[in-house]
Parts: sequence; C-alpha cells; structure tokens
Amino acid sequence: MISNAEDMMELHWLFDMLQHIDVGLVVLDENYEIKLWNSFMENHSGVSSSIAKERSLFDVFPTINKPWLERKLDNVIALRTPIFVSWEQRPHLFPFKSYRPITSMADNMYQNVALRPISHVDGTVKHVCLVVYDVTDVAINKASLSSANDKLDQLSKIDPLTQLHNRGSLDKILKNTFNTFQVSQKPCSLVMCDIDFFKKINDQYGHPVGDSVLRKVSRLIASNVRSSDFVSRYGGEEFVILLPNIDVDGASFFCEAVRKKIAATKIILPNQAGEVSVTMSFGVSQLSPSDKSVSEWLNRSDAALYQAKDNGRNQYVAVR
Ligand SMILES: Nc1nc2c(ncn2[C@@H]2O[C@H](COP(=O)(O)OP(=O)(O)OP(=O)(O)O)[C@@H](O)[C@H]2O)c(=O)[nH]1
Repeated sequence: MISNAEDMMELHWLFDMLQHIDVGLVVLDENYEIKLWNSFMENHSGVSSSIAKERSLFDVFPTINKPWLERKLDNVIALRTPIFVSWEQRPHLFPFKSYRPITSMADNMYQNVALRPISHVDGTVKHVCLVVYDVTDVAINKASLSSANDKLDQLSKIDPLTQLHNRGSLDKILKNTFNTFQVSQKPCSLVMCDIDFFKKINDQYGHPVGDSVLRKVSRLIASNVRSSDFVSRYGGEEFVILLPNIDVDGASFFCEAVRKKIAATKIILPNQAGEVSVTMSFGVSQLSPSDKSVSEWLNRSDAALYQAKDNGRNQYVAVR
C-alpha cells in the first residue's frame, strides 16, 4: 500500500514537472488529435489545454505544413523510431512569437522538435510525442556570428581607401579567369592604369588631398564598367581592371572612353582648397592561349602601361 501511495506521489510529481517544464510537450494520436498539451504550449500558443485537447493539431494550427508533418508522424508510428527536426531545416514548427528580451532580434521562436513514438502498455505504437525546444538564442547567435563573418570576409577583400577590390581578391579572380580560359577560350582583357604625376598632387596639396583624388578616380572608373567587370586597386595610384568577354580592341575603346572622362573631370578638393584635374595612362592586353601563367598576361599589360608613360602619358597602349 505504502509503495502504491509513493508511486502515485512520484507520478503526480513527474506529471507536475512535465506540465511546467520549459519545453513544449504534445501527444498526438494516429488521427493527429491532441491528447496532451502542456503549459509551455498553452503559454506560447494562447490555446488552453482544454480547448486544444481532442482537436486535430492541423485545426488548431492551420499554417502547419500538413502533408509534410503527416508524413513524418506516420513514419514515426510505422517505423517506431524518433525523428528530429532542426531549426536549420525548418525555423519553427509552431508559429510562436519570440518573447525573450535578449533575443528580441527574432520575431518568431526558433524550434528544434523531436517526434518520438510512445508505446502503449500492450507494446503497440499509436501515439507520438512532440518535444518542442526553444532554440531562439542559439539561432540568433549563429545568425549574428555568420553575419559578422560575412562582414569580415567582405572587408578582407576590399581596399579601405577606395572601396575597390584589393590585390588579394584580384589575384584570386585572375587565377580563376586563367583556369576558365583554358577551357572556354573566350576573350578577356586586362587593363593596368596609373594616375600621371600623382606624386605632384601629394607634394602640392598633401597626402589627405591625394587620398581624396584616389577615391574620386576610383569612383569614376567603377562607374564606367559593366557589372561583370572587376576593378581593383593594385597598389598606390595603380589600378587593374579585368574585362571578361572583351577583346583587346573592345578594351582599348573602353580605356579611351575612361581616359577622356577622367581628364575632363574637375576634382573638387576638400576644405575649399580649389579643384584639380588628373590624367591617367593605360596598358591593355588580351589573355592569350600561349600565356603559361597569369603573370605573363599581367606583365604584358604592365609593359604596355610603361610604354604609355614613356610616350608622354594621358593615353593607352594596347598589345596586340
Ligand atoms: N595620397 C596617397 N598617395 C599615395 C598612396 N599610395 C601611393 N601614393 C603616392 O603615389 C605617388 C606615386 O609616385 P610615382 O610612383 O613617382 O608616380 P607618379 O608621380 O604618379 O608619376 P608617373 O606614374 O610616372 O606619372 C607617391 O608619392 C606615393 O607616395 C595613397 O594611398 N595615398
């Protein structure tokens, strides 16, 4: 008798704890009717246990993907094995609001859900228990970590002064372009360009003014390319522009257009220091099947740029 009373007490305690545990507990029968609905489910859904019980889960939550969940529940019963649905596959099963102040960045509660078969005393399985875990904190932390990583990744590819791609990302894209060219053989041109007598700007107006000229020239170049082109700061006042699907004649046309625009632009200096104009010299060459490496191609455009400087600057030289 004592043992029976103790058992009853234990059962009562267990039931009380399950009712108030900070995890959602739902028991469904084979027809998806709710047989148990603990206080976590009541608090987050606003649906009391007395209202939820004996109703189909899909009537209480019409937005749940019925065919998908039915398939899962049927499998749990037929195979007698649990199934786990992670928030990464499906952010939530139950459309609950997120209520934690620390996770206010999320409107909805992210959930991991375990679907477990429940055996009857005779060994048959006709019920499934859904265990719903609130994993909003984990999801939000992961999302902010991945957004911070994306930002860092982005920063590592960008030149901070000009906001153009930096040398590292240029090296990567040139390598990829070179490898793709071995198969596609589609024309691709590379322009190296450099501001003429830039040292004079620094000497005359100071380094900060030189910086603002670099920024302006970068914006001018970037606003004159197609979205598939790649503009990078190679170093100092030197830039490299990659023009996919453009042969050396098309690239020459592009250089001439940009050259004219830059030469015609008056750059307003900061702090009412007046205005300056700059010119640029350009060297251009096309990737050739005989190139054994990216450097051979780069060196050709570089040599053309120095030729343009030697010829008097403010011009392009193309290697054909
Ligand atoms: N303001 C500023 N100047 C830079 C930066 N990087 C390089 N420079 C300057 O760019 C100038 C480049 O000078 P040079 O290589 O002699 O070239 P240049 O005066 O443009 O002459 P040419 O190229 O022969 O026409 C140097 O004075 C560098 O200090 C930068 O980030 N900001």
